[in-house]
Amino acid sequence: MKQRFYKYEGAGNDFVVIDGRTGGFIPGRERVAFLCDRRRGIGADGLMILGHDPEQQFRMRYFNADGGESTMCGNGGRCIALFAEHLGIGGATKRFTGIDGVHEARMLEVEGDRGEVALGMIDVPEIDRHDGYCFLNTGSPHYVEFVEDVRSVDVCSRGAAVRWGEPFAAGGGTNVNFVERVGDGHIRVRTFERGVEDETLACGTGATASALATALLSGSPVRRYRVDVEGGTLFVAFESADGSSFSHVVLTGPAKKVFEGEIDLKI
Ligand SMILES: N[C@H](CCC[C@H](N)C(=O)O)C(=O)O
Repeated sequence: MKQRFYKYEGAGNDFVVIDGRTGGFIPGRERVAFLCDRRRGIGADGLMILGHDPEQQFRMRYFNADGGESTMCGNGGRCIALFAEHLGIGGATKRFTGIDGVHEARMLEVEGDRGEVALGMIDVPEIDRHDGYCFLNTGSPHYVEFVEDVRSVDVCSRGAAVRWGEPFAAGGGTNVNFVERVGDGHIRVRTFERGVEDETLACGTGATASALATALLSGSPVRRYRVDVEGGTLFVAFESADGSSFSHVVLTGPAKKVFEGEIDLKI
């Protein structure tokens, strides 16, 4: 069975994207893992399906590279909004349903295969502070640890140890972010992603979590963060009256269509 697919990336976080409106694509775990396999398949950190939605312009389903359906993907949300633009769905502002609720995406700039997209994220009413780290949910669960120099962190081994260790393993695991403060409103982040089981070049919900945790711990009045990640730069803006609960959270950054093609789905 031939399946048409599209490849998008947002700050280096990359995705196979399927137009699921015909309903013909069944996202079995083995099939999704094959499509995301960087040697035997197309290769990606995750896979997204754009589908019909009864109320919004479309629906987003997100699957990690291990084949499992997962929680919200911030870079994926920005990429699927550009995909919707390329399909002629909606206008400069798009509204879609994700697993964590309705999202609004503003197409700040679209030039051919590239775009700059601002994605509304869920509110974050609280951040759990622990000894040595913060834990919060920005649509996906995130552990955030502050370090002197992110470049010196062994992200893969330390990330895996946190992701599979207690207390997180019992609860389905977590994504793991190491954050270096560059300046007021400027951080550098490296992320080990659950379900990719590796460091990714960017993690949108992770960049968001890292900015909000920095705002909480620093007490800074800054409400827009520049987040430098391995794959580029993202921006996180938010409102907060008390510096500990957050609303109007917006993740902004680049999205790009890399290629499209057809693949023979034997499984
Ligand atoms: N791996 C994450 C989902 C994707 C998050 C990331 N790609 C993003 O941009 O937010 C999880 O299973 O919690």
